[in-house]
Amino acid sequence: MSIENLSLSGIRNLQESQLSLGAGVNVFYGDNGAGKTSLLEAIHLLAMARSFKASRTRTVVGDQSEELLISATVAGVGRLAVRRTLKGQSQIRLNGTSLTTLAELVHLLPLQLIHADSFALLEGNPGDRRQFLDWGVFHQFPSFHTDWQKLQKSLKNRNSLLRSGRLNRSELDVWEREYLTAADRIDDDRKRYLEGFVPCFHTVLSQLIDLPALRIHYFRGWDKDRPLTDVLEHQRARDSKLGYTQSGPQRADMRIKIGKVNAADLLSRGQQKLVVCALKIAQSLYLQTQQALPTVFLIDDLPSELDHHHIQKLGALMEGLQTQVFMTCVDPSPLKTFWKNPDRINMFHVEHGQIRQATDFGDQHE
Ligand SMILES: Nc1ncnc2c1ncn2[C@@H]1O[C@H](COP(=O)(O)OP(=O)(O)OP(=O)(O)O)[C@@H](O)[C@H]1O
Repeated sequence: MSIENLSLSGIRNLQESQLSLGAGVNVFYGDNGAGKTSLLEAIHLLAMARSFKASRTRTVVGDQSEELLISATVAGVGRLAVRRTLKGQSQIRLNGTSLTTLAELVHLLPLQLIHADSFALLEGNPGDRRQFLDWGVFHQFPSFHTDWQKLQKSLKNRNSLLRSGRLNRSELDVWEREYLTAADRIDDDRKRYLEGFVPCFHTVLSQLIDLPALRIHYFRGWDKDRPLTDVLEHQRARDSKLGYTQSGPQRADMRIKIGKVNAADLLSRGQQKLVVCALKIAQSLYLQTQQALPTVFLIDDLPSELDHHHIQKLGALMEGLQTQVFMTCVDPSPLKTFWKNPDRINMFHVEHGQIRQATDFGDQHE
């Protein structure tokens, strides 16, 4: 599965463009502020209907435009198009038919993003790690999304009953039963996913960096020795005071540690970047082996903070994935040896919002 051609208009500073993309690696290089990250944002919008950079997707709409339009032919999928107006209205179409749920879109084009904020996976809050974990679980188990929606609904209803102060026991029981069923299913899916994913991660990690003591510890979101039903019973009075449910899969975490210490507190920035890359590559590799689904990679400014030796190792790993990659950088020369097979590289020079195909690392094609 790869994006074969891409049409863009109304994206930040980017000029209207039609790009013919390679199934291997596509490198976008250029000066600061040229528009490289905006191009990755456009692909992210196409696959996820939201930006990874802007908290409000409407800021991605260019200053001079009323709306943005991104469309692409995706091999094995069809013609995908996303339209978004300044007022926030959006439309996603596959072969001319509107998609009604985001889950439908996300299933079509699995996407992994590696950029500056990806460090949050190691040093940030549990929500970032849950999001990472659930990406894999979502693609692996078709029922996960429905269970997650049931959990959210029952949690919302339980919380608002607890907050109201008028404890209607029979109504609470209904939502708690639904919450407990969804919670156990989600926990079960996450555990089953990690059983397969973790060995794959260690294999990938060992090919990138020598960190034999690094471990992933799964915390399910409540006491490992007590069923959630007991925990809810025990915490109900306190939950009621707080106005939210303290325990459950919405509090799960996937802690990454070396011995008893958080890996983020021990590792250098470059080492953290390599661990994050290993996590994301392993997740894609695992998806490919389990579901035969390739992942599209968006990598913003990979060469920064990585030495030549590790860039080469990363290249070898990504080459093994046989996946489509979009990379940005200011100076493309460190990527010269990224791929063993140079036929798989397409270079694009981005200058003042204009994207042009280039023939080589730095030689612009006129
Ligand atoms: N809504 C918008 N309309 C027009 N231009 C915008 C809009 N939002 C941001 N810009 C401008 O678009 C330019 C491109 O930003 P982008 O983040 O894509 O650059 P970049 O090439 O990735 O740079 P860097 O190497 O510094 O990360 C910036 O100059 C930014 O000020």
